[in-house]
Amino acid sequence: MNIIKTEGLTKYYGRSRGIDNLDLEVKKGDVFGFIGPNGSGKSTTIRLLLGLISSSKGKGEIFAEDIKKYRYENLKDIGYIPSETMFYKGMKVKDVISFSSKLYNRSTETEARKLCERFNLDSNKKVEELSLGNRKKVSIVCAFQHKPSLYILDEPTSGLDPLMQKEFFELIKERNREGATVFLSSHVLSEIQLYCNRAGIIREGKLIACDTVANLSNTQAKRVNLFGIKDIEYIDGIADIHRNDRGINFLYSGNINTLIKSLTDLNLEDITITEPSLDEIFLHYYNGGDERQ
Ligand SMILES: Nc1ncnc2c1ncn2[C@@H]1O[C@H](COP(=O)(O)OP(=O)(O)OP(=O)(O)O)[C@@H](O)[C@H]1O
Repeated sequence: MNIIKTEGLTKYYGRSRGIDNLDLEVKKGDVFGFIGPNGSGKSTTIRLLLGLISSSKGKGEIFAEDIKKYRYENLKDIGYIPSETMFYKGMKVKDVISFSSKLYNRSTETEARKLCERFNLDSNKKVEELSLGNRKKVSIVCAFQHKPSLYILDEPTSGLDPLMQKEFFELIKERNREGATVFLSSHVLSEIQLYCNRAGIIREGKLIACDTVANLSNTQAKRVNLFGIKDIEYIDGIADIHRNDRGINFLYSGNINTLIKSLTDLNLEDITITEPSLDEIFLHYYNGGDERQ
């Protein structure tokens, strides 16, 4: 069952491209990672899904309802963390949390208290006294206190220290085990690899790959390290060449026998052939590699 679905969803800000023809499906129970470079359209997609801005073309659904038609009822069952946190000045943390709880029509006090303790957030402080990370924690409490069935999180871990990031993902895992669906945007590839079951990669407003994280990581390319030489004759399938004091390394996606033949006359000190990291694979997509859906 789809919790989020978009078909040809497009947004132009005047002449400037936001997103272009985005087809996306997020199923119930997914922890879906949405990854892409700066300006690729992640926040635009999220704002469209939440009905905060309107699309130029195409359609989208959340909980099987048109994102242009639904209003406050659906939002009550969504926890949203915006990429930038802004609060009314002069309010205390506890006032912000209780103000946001009024949107949900649910009793959230106990859960909010637990979350503040868990993230070491002093609820008596004024919001303008808080550091960036602590402001992010306020957004986390606001988005999680009503235990919604869908979380839409725009770069939720930016500004959090590593311990708090870990705690945050523990919370995501718990809520996901309880049945919630999570859609989160991130720049951090390792987060996607560790915590998401599916991911979409967006570049210049277009979805260029969307699959399980396992499938996205699965590639024929290998990282070949040749020690003791400075150069190699180019053969088909060699890409992303790096040289250092010890030798040369590159990604290879051609026929392995062809590679071995081309190495026979070289005076190598050593050779290793390893799987490329997920970072390398994603960077390949970011930089204009093959598209696959
Ligand atoms: N209000 C706006 N007016 C005009 N252009 C906009 C507006 N908001 C976004 N854009 C443009 O839309 C494109 C996508 O921006 P968006 O903020 O969605 O990207 P993003 O992937 O979230 O980026 P980042 O990782 O830097 O937050 C960019 O080219 C941006 O300049």
